[in-house]
Order: sequence, then C-alpha cells, then structure tokens
Amino acid sequence: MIELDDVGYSYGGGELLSNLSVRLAPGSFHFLTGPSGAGKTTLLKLCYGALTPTSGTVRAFDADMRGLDRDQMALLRRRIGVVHQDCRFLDHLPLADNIALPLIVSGRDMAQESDNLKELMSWVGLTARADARPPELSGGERQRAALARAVILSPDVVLADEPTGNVDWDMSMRLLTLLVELNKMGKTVLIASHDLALIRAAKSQVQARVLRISNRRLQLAGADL
Ligand SMILES: Nc1ncnc2c1ncn2[C@@H]1O[C@H](COP(=O)(O)OP(=O)(O)OP(=O)(O)O)[C@@H](O)[C@H]1O
Repeated sequence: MIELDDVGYSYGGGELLSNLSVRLAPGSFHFLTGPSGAGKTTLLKLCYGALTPTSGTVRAFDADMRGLDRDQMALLRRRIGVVHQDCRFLDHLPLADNIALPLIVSGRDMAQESDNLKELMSWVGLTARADARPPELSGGERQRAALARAVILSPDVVLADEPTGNVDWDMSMRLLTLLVELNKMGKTVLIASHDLALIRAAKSQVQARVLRISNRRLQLAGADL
C-alpha cells in the first residue's frame, strides 16, 4: 500500500534518515517510535508525499510518488488521511466545518455528505460540540476532531502523528480505540508515538508492528519493548 525502498532524507545538512525500507501492507497496523528529533514526522511526510526523498523510492498504491503530477498527487492524498501533530484547525470556523473541510476542498456535495459528517462526529463523541470554535476545545476534543477530519474522505491509510500528545491516559486509550476500530474496518494505520505505554497497551488490542528510528535507520522493535 505504501512502500519505502532504500529511502534517505536530508533537510540540507547531514542525512537525517538513511536506507529506510518498509512496506505498510493493506490492513496492517504499525507504530513508529524513536527519540524526539529522530525523524518520525519526517518519515510520515515522506509517506504522504509532503516531502520527496533525497534518495530511494516511495510508492503509494503501486505508484512512484516522484512521477505524479499535481492532480494525481491530490487524488492520491485523498486516500491517505493524516492526523497532524498540531491539529491545524481554522479557528474562526465551527468545529463541524473544520471536520468537513476535506469534503469542501474536494468538491463534494455537502447536502449529500451531511449524514456522513453527523455519523463521524458522533463516532468521535463530538456531536454536542459541532458549533464550538477550535480554541474552545479541550486537548482530547481537538485530537478526536483531527482524527474525524483525517478520515472523512474514507481514506485507505491513516497516518497519525502523536495523536495522543497532550492528553491524559484515559483519553489516550479512547483515541487508541478509535484508531484500532479504523484498522478493524480494513484501514492501514501508522501511528508515530514516543509513548511506549500506549504502544504496550495497543498490543493487547491489535496485532501491531513497532518500527523504531535509531541512528537514522529504521529497525523492527523486539517483543521486549
Ligand atoms: N523543515 C525543516 N527544515 C530543517 N530541519 C527540519 C525541518 N523539519 C524538521 N527538521 C529537523 O529534522 C529533525 C527531525 O524532525 P522530526 O520532526 O521529523 O522529528 P520527530 O522524531 O518527529 O520529533 P518529535 O518527536 O519531537 O516530534 C529535527 O532535528 C528537526 O529539527
């Protein structure tokens, strides 16, 4: 589904990531861990085409991302839902409109999508907050809204960057449950997280592979995690 083959990346100085090869198979569940600054967000950006590797190849849905034009890339990105670390809401818009933004941008008929939006808001437990502005939300509400927005176009793949950052343990578990539900619906899930307790908890709910970035390379973490 998404495949990195011998990928390297540099922001201009020395190489941040070297010789990374990994395949996110359809329906798989992965964690990506590693110390702060190791390159987790960078790797996610390579997976959804926000960055182009300095060496190697990233393929998504059998297409080499480097060869795609703007329209093809836009179509491909609709198949990859991203939960950004900083959520990125438009503060002047109500929450429901923020969650619906990908529908609007992709030109969907909003009248036809209204049930989809309501269902999704209910799934993340935010129906009562539909009219709230993002600055009025708690951290957990923001993270659940970011997840709803990431999946509103029914992507095949969900990439979540620290989706449980700044929330307490109960909310982390609630968010994890939502991500596991998405995986049980057949979606491929990759979660970047430095929270080892979360990763351990997930292992009782889902068969997850844990990848760790260490010294610029990607390793498969052992059972001792
Ligand atoms: N646009 C950029 N230009 C230059 N350097 C960057 C840029 N974005 C990130 N970096 C650097 O690349 C390194 C990896 O950053 P990245 O955000 O991928 O790490 P991370 O593992 O996600 O970190 P964290 O766990 O703290 O979120 C850091 O040293 C960061 O400062």
